[in-house]
Amino acid sequence: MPTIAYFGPQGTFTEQAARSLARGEHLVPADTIPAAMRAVRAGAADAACVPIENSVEGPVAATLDGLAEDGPLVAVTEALLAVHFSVLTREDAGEIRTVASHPHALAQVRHWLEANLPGAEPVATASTAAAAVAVQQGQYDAAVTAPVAVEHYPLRVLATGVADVADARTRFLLLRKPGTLPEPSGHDRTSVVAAAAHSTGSLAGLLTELAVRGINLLRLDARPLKENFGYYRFFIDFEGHIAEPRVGDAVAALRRRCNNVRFLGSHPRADGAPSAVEPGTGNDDFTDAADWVDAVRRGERA
Ligand SMILES: O=C(O)C(=O)C[C@]1(C(=O)O)C=C[C@@H](O)C=C1
Repeated sequence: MPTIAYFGPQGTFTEQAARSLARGEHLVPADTIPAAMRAVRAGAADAACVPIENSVEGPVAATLDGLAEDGPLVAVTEALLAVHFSVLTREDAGEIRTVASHPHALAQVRHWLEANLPGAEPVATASTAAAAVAVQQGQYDAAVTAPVAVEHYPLRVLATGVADVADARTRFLLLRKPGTLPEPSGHDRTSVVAAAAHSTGSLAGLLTELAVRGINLLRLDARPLKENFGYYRFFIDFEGHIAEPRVGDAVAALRRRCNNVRFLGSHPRADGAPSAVEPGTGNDDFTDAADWVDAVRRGERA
């Protein structure tokens, strides 16, 4: 049976996202984001579900690094989840001195913790559900978890609906080895990563290739190259699908400027927002212009 490896253990937000994206696949938890990606690269799973960005805390570094390093993986779909947390303790919990969770989760409830558990020390764990496991085992006093965690771990619910930012969301990707791409939907996201040259205007040059084709930028993140201090790779998301002439033309231009560009996927956006198209930059405009050049080359038009 086809399987999806998700960033677990059971009861993470990522499991919720994987459930919403699964089409009958068997879901298998992985302890870390790199482990979920490794499972796909090694052929132990058909797809991996991982978080990519949160509206409060920003990009998920482990996912970005995993997409740029090792064998290529391509996003085929995405999910957007509203993120509000539950705070769980043991039935016999006394004073709460430690509160454990994923660093992204702790960052999203900082004010709530200051107001409601002021003396408690925040402790980072591998995921929100890993924090619930650690509380169950007596390592920490409370865990900040996804609401579903309490269904997996018999803990007492101290609070629900906890979120410093009411409308916080996390976006998740379903990753596969490169293969058939999803069909264009009219509301797609295309993602690439490129290590722009350390020279004047190189990043501006990449972004200009999108701008001159009227392609709207959706996200720009930088991650250090690690081996070289001060050098970065850039994750660039933009509207449209690589199957579209306008987007294919832009991706080819990025490749011309930067031969280490890696394609990370073209797939429908979870928010369903249609791509904006500036006058003169529609797919028909690109096709008409290319047809005209062909005709000029054949000597049929001028
Ligand atoms: O630990 C989890 O439950 C996750 O799915 C990870 C994660 C994240 O990486 O941002 C997902 C959503 C929340 O923002 C907090 C943690």
